Amino acid sequence: MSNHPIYLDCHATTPVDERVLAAMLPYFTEKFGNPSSISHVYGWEAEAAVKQTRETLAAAINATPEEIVFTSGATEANNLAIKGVAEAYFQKGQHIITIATEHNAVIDPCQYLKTLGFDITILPVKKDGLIDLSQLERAFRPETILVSVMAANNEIGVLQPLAEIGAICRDRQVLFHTDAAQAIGKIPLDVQAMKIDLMSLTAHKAYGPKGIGALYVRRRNPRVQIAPQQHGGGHERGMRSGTLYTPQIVGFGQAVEIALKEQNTETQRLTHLRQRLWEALSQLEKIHLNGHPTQRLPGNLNISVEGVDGAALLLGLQPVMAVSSGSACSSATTAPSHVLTALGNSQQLAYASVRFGIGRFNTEVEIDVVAKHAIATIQSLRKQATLV
Ligand SMILES: Cc1ncc(COP(=O)(O)O)c(C=O)c1O
Ligand code: FES
Repeated sequence: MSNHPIYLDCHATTPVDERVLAAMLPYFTEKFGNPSSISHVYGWEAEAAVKQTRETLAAAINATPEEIVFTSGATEANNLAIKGVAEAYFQKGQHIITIATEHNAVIDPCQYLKTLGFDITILPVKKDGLIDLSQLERAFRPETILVSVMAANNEIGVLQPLAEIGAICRDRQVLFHTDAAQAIGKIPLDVQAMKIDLMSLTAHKAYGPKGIGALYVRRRNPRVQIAPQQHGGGHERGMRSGTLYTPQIVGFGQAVEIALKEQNTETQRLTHLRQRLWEALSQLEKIHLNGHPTQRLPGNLNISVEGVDGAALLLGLQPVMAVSSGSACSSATTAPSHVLTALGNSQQLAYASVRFGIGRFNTEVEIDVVAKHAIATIQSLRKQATLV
């Protein structure tokens, strides 16, 4: 790893914590049973491990274990929540509200529903990336069945006011779904206090393995109905068929347990590193911070740089740091980030942006190396631009 650039792309994914890996390993080999097998100890062992993670996740968000449905990640959880609610409630209404800065795993299922005749309202956000609550209030219609607003943005880290949104939705008896892929383990989440009815989770942004996630589905006050999107053996109380992936589930539970235990200290440490990086970079002129300055994930810094070409900037940074511009899925596309343009950035500023995702294993020394190299790269690109 030593010749690899410094990893600062923790919104794309994170390494599996060694403690998580250690917990997972026995479930590949000696404890390999199918958690659905009820007639022998192999099955019981696996089932006990799955139960343990269900309890950990439920406790983490103040839910009950029966309200946790395991999925392959947050993409599947979002699809199950949005399409599942649309199908179950379409006779009640066919209108869904979401916001412009959502991940494609929310926007695309909504766009798909549009082709089936659903009406989708995509609310703009304010310049700081936050939802405008009065605009949300005005968007409701008698036929609105679902509001989907993410907990933490994957590009600019902005934290939406979940409790306020939840209260507005509950007043109108409209279901509230939140994509908490980037939030679990990093900020406090409470489905009761925040009046959340459905919540998508994933393990791999919080030092757990890839390919495992969950959907919280409220069972009481109100009891939420979702139509399954994958049919088969009737696992997960019929909501998501398919043999449970025990090792990944064990890793998910362990990752969330560690994250919760270390949340306070990690928040302080990452906020400090983020501030250190921003203080260094903002000594340069014409550098803009994207997203709300404080209402954001502790490890997130997203900047736009005037007077440089976006591709040249990333190329210049690459040897020293692994960062990205926009989300990992769209890093292969040439379009500017829909999140950054939703904040009112020009195309140039949306292109010439860098997302720093600082995580558990980054050090102050690394941040200083990164700041120094980023400053030198920007200065050199600006100098070249004035020469041509
Ligand atoms: C906000 C958000 N939602 C959903 C996803 C997709 O999660 P998964 O990779 O678990 O499918 C991501 C990951 O990139 C994300 O950042
Ligand atoms: S799934 Fe989020 S960036 Fe790819």
